Amino acid sequence: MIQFHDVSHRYEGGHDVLSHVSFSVKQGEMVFLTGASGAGKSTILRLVALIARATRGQVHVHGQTLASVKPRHIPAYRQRLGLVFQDFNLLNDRTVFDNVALPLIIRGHSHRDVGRQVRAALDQVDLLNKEKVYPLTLSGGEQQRVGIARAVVTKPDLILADEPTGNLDPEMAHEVMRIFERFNQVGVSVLVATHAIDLIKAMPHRMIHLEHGRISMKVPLSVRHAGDFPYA
Ligand SMILES: Nc1ncnc2c1ncn2[C@@H]1O[C@H](COP(=O)(O)OP(=O)(O)OP(=O)(O)O)[C@@H](O)[C@H]1O
Repeated sequence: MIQFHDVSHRYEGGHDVLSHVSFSVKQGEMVFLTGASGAGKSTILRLVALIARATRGQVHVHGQTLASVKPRHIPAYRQRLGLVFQDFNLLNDRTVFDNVALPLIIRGHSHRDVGRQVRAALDQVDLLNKEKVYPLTLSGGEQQRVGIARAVVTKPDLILADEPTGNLDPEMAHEVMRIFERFNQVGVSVLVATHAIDLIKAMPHRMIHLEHGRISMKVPLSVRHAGDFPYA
Protein backbone atom coordinates (compact mmCIF):
# COMPACT_ATOMS: atom_id res chain seq x y z
CA MET A 1 0.00 0.00 0.00
CA ILE A 2 2.79 2.43 1.01
CA GLN A 3 6.51 1.98 0.40
CA PHE A 4 9.26 4.41 1.29
CA HIS A 5 12.66 3.58 -0.20
CA ASP A 6 15.56 5.58 1.26
CA VAL A 7 13.51 8.77 1.39
CA SER A 8 14.97 12.08 2.49
CA HIS A 9 13.15 15.38 2.60
CA ARG A 10 14.21 18.96 3.03
CA TYR A 11 11.86 21.94 3.01
CA GLU A 12 13.04 24.87 0.92
CA GLY A 13 16.03 26.57 2.47
CA GLY A 14 16.15 24.15 5.42
CA HIS A 15 17.97 21.00 6.48
CA ASP A 16 16.93 17.38 6.00
CA VAL A 17 13.84 16.74 8.14
CA LEU A 18 13.67 13.12 6.92
CA SER A 19 16.83 11.17 6.35
CA HIS A 20 17.09 7.77 4.57
CA VAL A 21 13.64 6.62 5.67
CA SER A 22 12.52 3.19 4.45
CA PHE A 23 9.41 1.34 5.55
CA SER A 24 6.26 -0.16 4.12
CA VAL A 25 2.63 -0.46 5.13
CA LYS A 26 0.79 -3.47 3.75
CA GLN A 27 -2.70 -3.34 2.35
CA GLY A 28 -5.17 -3.74 5.20
CA GLU A 29 -2.61 -2.87 7.88
CA MET A 30 -2.93 -0.28 10.66
CA VAL A 31 0.38 1.34 11.64
CA PHE A 32 1.32 4.06 14.11
CA LEU A 33 4.03 6.62 13.38
CA THR A 34 5.47 7.88 16.64
CA GLY A 35 8.22 10.28 17.66
CA ALA A 36 8.76 13.58 19.42
CA SER A 37 7.50 16.88 18.07
CA GLY A 38 9.48 17.75 14.94
CA ALA A 39 10.62 14.16 14.33
CA GLY A 40 9.05 14.18 10.86
CA LYS A 41 5.75 12.32 11.32
CA SER A 42 3.59 14.92 9.54
CA THR A 43 6.16 15.20 6.77
CA ILE A 44 5.76 11.49 6.04
CA LEU A 45 1.98 11.90 5.82
CA ARG A 46 2.43 14.97 3.56
CA LEU A 47 4.63 12.96 1.21
CA VAL A 48 2.04 10.18 1.03
CA ALA A 49 -0.75 12.71 0.38
CA LEU A 50 1.40 14.50 -2.23
CA ILE A 51 1.18 17.74 -0.28
CA ALA A 52 4.98 17.68 -0.56
CA ARG A 53 7.34 15.66 -2.73
CA ALA A 54 10.35 13.75 -1.47
CA THR A 55 13.65 15.47 -2.15
CA ARG A 56 15.42 12.11 -2.53
CA GLY A 57 14.38 8.47 -2.65
CA GLN A 58 11.16 6.89 -3.82
CA VAL A 59 7.64 6.84 -2.40
CA HIS A 60 5.20 4.30 -3.85
CA VAL A 61 1.50 4.27 -2.95
CA HIS A 62 -1.00 1.84 -4.47
CA GLY A 63 1.88 0.60 -6.63
CA GLN A 64 2.32 4.06 -8.15
CA THR A 65 5.62 5.96 -8.02
CA LEU A 66 4.59 9.33 -6.62
CA ALA A 67 7.41 11.20 -8.35
CA SER A 68 5.69 10.43 -11.63
CA VAL A 69 2.25 11.82 -10.61
CA LYS A 70 1.77 15.07 -12.50
CA PRO A 71 0.32 18.06 -10.59
CA ARG A 72 -2.91 17.92 -12.59
CA HIS A 73 -3.42 14.30 -11.52
CA ILE A 74 -2.98 14.95 -7.79
CA PRO A 75 -6.74 15.47 -7.10
CA ALA A 76 -7.49 12.10 -8.74
CA TYR A 77 -4.66 10.49 -6.77
CA ARG A 78 -6.06 11.87 -3.49
CA GLN A 79 -9.49 10.40 -4.14
CA ARG A 80 -8.31 7.09 -2.69
CA LEU A 81 -7.06 8.74 0.50
CA GLY A 82 -8.99 9.90 3.56
CA LEU A 83 -7.24 12.65 5.52
CA VAL A 84 -7.92 13.31 9.21
CA PHE A 85 -6.36 16.26 11.08
CA GLN A 86 -5.67 17.15 14.70
CA ASP A 87 -7.81 20.30 14.66
CA PHE A 88 -10.73 18.65 12.78
CA ASN A 89 -10.75 21.31 9.99
CA LEU A 90 -14.56 21.51 10.00
CA LEU A 91 -16.60 24.38 8.57
CA ASN A 92 -18.33 25.70 11.67
CA ASP A 93 -21.04 27.59 9.76
CA ARG A 94 -22.19 24.38 8.04
CA THR A 95 -24.11 21.51 9.56
CA VAL A 96 -22.55 18.13 10.24
CA PHE A 97 -24.34 16.78 7.17
CA ASP A 98 -22.96 19.54 4.93
CA ASN A 99 -19.42 19.07 6.26
CA VAL A 100 -19.46 15.37 5.48
CA ALA A 101 -21.15 15.97 2.11
CA LEU A 102 -18.49 18.39 0.89
CA PRO A 103 -16.07 15.89 -0.73
CA LEU A 104 -18.98 14.29 -2.60
CA ILE A 105 -20.37 17.63 -3.76
CA ILE A 106 -16.92 18.67 -5.02
CA ARG A 107 -16.84 15.44 -7.03
CA GLY A 108 -20.27 16.12 -8.53
CA HIS A 109 -22.27 13.28 -6.94
CA SER A 110 -26.06 13.39 -7.32
CA HIS A 111 -28.22 14.75 -4.51
CA ARG A 112 -29.60 11.28 -3.77
CA ASP A 113 -26.19 9.69 -3.74
CA VAL A 114 -24.88 12.41 -1.38
CA GLY A 115 -27.71 11.79 1.09
CA ARG A 116 -27.17 8.05 1.08
CA GLN A 117 -23.39 8.15 1.42
CA VAL A 118 -23.32 10.89 4.07
CA ARG A 119 -25.76 8.96 6.27
CA ALA A 120 -23.77 5.77 5.81
CA ALA A 121 -20.56 7.58 6.87
CA LEU A 122 -22.27 9.20 9.88
CA ASP A 123 -23.64 5.82 10.87
CA GLN A 124 -20.12 4.35 10.79
CA VAL A 125 -18.95 6.93 13.36
CA ASP A 126 -22.16 6.67 15.44
CA LEU A 127 -23.33 10.20 14.66
CA LEU A 128 -26.43 9.56 12.60
CA ASN A 129 -28.53 11.57 15.04
CA LYS A 130 -26.33 14.68 14.72
CA GLU A 131 -26.60 15.43 11.01
CA LYS A 132 -28.52 18.69 11.48
CA VAL A 133 -26.39 20.24 14.20
CA TYR A 134 -23.41 22.57 13.86
CA PRO A 135 -19.90 21.38 14.76
CA LEU A 136 -19.36 23.77 17.66
CA THR A 137 -22.31 22.28 19.54
CA LEU A 138 -20.51 18.91 19.61
CA SER A 139 -17.83 17.59 21.94
CA GLY A 140 -14.24 17.42 20.66
CA GLY A 141 -14.52 13.67 20.18
CA GLU A 142 -17.74 14.07 18.22
CA GLN A 143 -16.17 16.78 16.06
CA GLN A 144 -13.29 14.47 15.27
CA ARG A 145 -15.76 11.72 14.38
CA VAL A 146 -17.36 14.16 11.92
CA GLY A 147 -13.84 14.71 10.52
CA ILE A 148 -13.46 10.95 10.14
CA ALA A 149 -16.89 10.64 8.47
CA ARG A 150 -15.83 13.34 6.00
CA ALA A 151 -12.59 11.45 5.34
CA VAL A 152 -14.32 8.11 4.70
CA VAL A 153 -17.43 9.29 2.85
CA THR A 154 -15.63 8.75 -0.48
CA LYS A 155 -14.70 5.19 0.60
CA PRO A 156 -10.91 5.56 0.56
CA ASP A 157 -8.76 2.45 0.92
CA LEU A 158 -6.13 4.37 2.91
CA ILE A 159 -6.72 6.70 5.88
CA LEU A 160 -3.93 9.09 6.92
CA ALA A 161 -4.47 10.67 10.32
CA ASP A 162 -2.18 13.37 11.71
CA GLU A 163 -2.31 13.51 15.52
CA PRO A 164 -6.06 12.83 15.43
CA THR A 165 -6.42 12.63 19.21
CA GLY A 166 -4.15 15.56 20.06
CA ASN A 167 -7.06 17.78 21.14
CA LEU A 168 -9.06 15.11 22.94
CA ASP A 169 -9.30 13.82 26.48
CA PRO A 170 -8.27 10.17 27.00
CA GLU A 171 -11.77 8.73 26.79
CA MET A 172 -12.61 10.51 23.54
CA ALA A 173 -9.17 9.71 22.17
CA HIS A 174 -9.77 6.03 22.83
CA GLU A 175 -13.13 6.18 21.08
CA VAL A 176 -11.53 7.81 18.02
CA MET A 177 -8.81 5.13 17.84
CA ARG A 178 -11.49 2.45 18.12
CA ILE A 179 -13.24 3.96 15.11
CA PHE A 180 -10.02 3.79 13.08
CA GLU A 181 -9.71 0.16 14.11
CA ARG A 182 -13.25 -0.50 12.92
CA PHE A 183 -12.38 0.81 9.45
CA ASN A 184 -9.19 -1.20 9.51
CA GLN A 185 -11.15 -4.35 10.37
CA VAL A 186 -13.11 -4.01 7.13
CA GLY A 187 -9.91 -3.75 5.08
CA VAL A 188 -9.01 -0.04 5.08
CA SER A 189 -5.29 0.62 5.59
CA VAL A 190 -4.64 3.22 8.31
CA LEU A 191 -1.50 5.23 9.07
CA VAL A 192 -1.75 7.34 12.23
CA ALA A 193 0.89 9.84 13.37
CA THR A 194 0.60 10.21 17.12
CA HIS A 195 2.30 11.24 20.35
CA ALA A 196 -0.23 9.28 22.38
CA ILE A 197 1.98 6.39 23.48
CA ASP A 198 -0.16 5.62 26.53
CA LEU A 199 -3.17 5.27 24.31
CA ILE A 200 -1.63 3.04 21.65
CA LYS A 201 0.69 0.84 23.67
CA ALA A 202 -2.03 -1.73 24.32
CA MET A 203 -3.23 -1.71 20.72
CA PRO A 204 -2.16 -4.63 18.52
CA HIS A 205 -0.66 -2.65 15.65
CA ARG A 206 2.82 -2.13 14.32
CA MET A 207 4.63 1.03 15.30
CA ILE A 208 7.35 2.95 13.47
CA HIS A 209 9.30 5.31 15.68
CA LEU A 210 11.09 8.37 14.28
CA GLU A 211 13.87 10.40 15.86
CA HIS A 212 15.15 13.53 14.16
CA GLY A 213 13.90 12.41 10.77
CA ARG A 214 15.28 8.87 10.97
CA ILE A 215 13.55 5.63 11.81
CA SER A 216 14.95 4.61 15.16
CA MET A 217 12.83 1.55 15.69
CA LYS A 218 10.20 -0.55 13.98
CA VAL A 219 8.34 -2.37 16.72
CA PRO A 220 6.99 -5.66 15.38
CA LEU A 221 3.68 -7.06 16.49
CA SER A 222 5.29 -10.01 18.25
CA VAL A 223 7.01 -7.60 20.65
CA ARG A 224 3.84 -5.59 21.14
CA HIS A 225 1.92 -8.75 22.02
CA ALA A 226 4.57 -9.81 24.48
CA GLY A 227 3.97 -6.56 26.35
CA ASP A 228 7.66 -5.71 26.08
CA PHE A 229 7.04 -2.16 25.00
CA PRO A 230 10.12 0.01 24.78
CA TYR A 231 8.49 3.40 25.39
CA ALA A 232 6.13 2.58 28.24
N1 LIG B 1 6.50 23.78 5.58
C1 LIG B 1 7.64 23.66 6.23
N2 LIG B 1 8.72 24.44 5.94
C2 LIG B 1 9.88 24.29 6.60
N3 LIG B 1 10.10 23.41 7.60
C3 LIG B 1 9.05 22.64 7.96
C4 LIG B 1 7.79 22.73 7.30
N4 LIG B 1 6.94 21.82 7.88
C5 LIG B 1 7.67 21.20 8.86
N5 LIG B 1 8.93 21.70 8.90
C6 LIG B 1 10.00 21.25 9.80
O1 LIG B 1 10.21 19.86 9.56
C7 LIG B 1 10.50 19.18 10.76
C8 LIG B 1 9.57 18.01 10.91
O2 LIG B 1 8.25 18.53 11.07
P1 LIG B 1 6.97 17.59 11.12
O3 LIG B 1 5.78 18.50 11.18
O4 LIG B 1 7.04 16.58 10.04
O5 LIG B 1 7.21 16.85 12.52
P2 LIG B 1 6.18 16.06 13.46
O6 LIG B 1 6.91 14.86 13.96
O7 LIG B 1 4.91 15.82 12.74
O8 LIG B 1 5.97 17.09 14.63
P3 LIG B 1 4.63 17.39 15.50
O9 LIG B 1 4.43 16.17 16.32
O10 LIG B 1 5.02 18.58 16.30
O11 LIG B 1 3.52 17.64 14.52
C9 LIG B 1 10.40 20.21 11.88
O12 LIG B 1 11.70 20.64 12.19
C10 LIG B 1 9.60 21.32 11.26
O13 LIG B 1 9.96 22.57 11.80
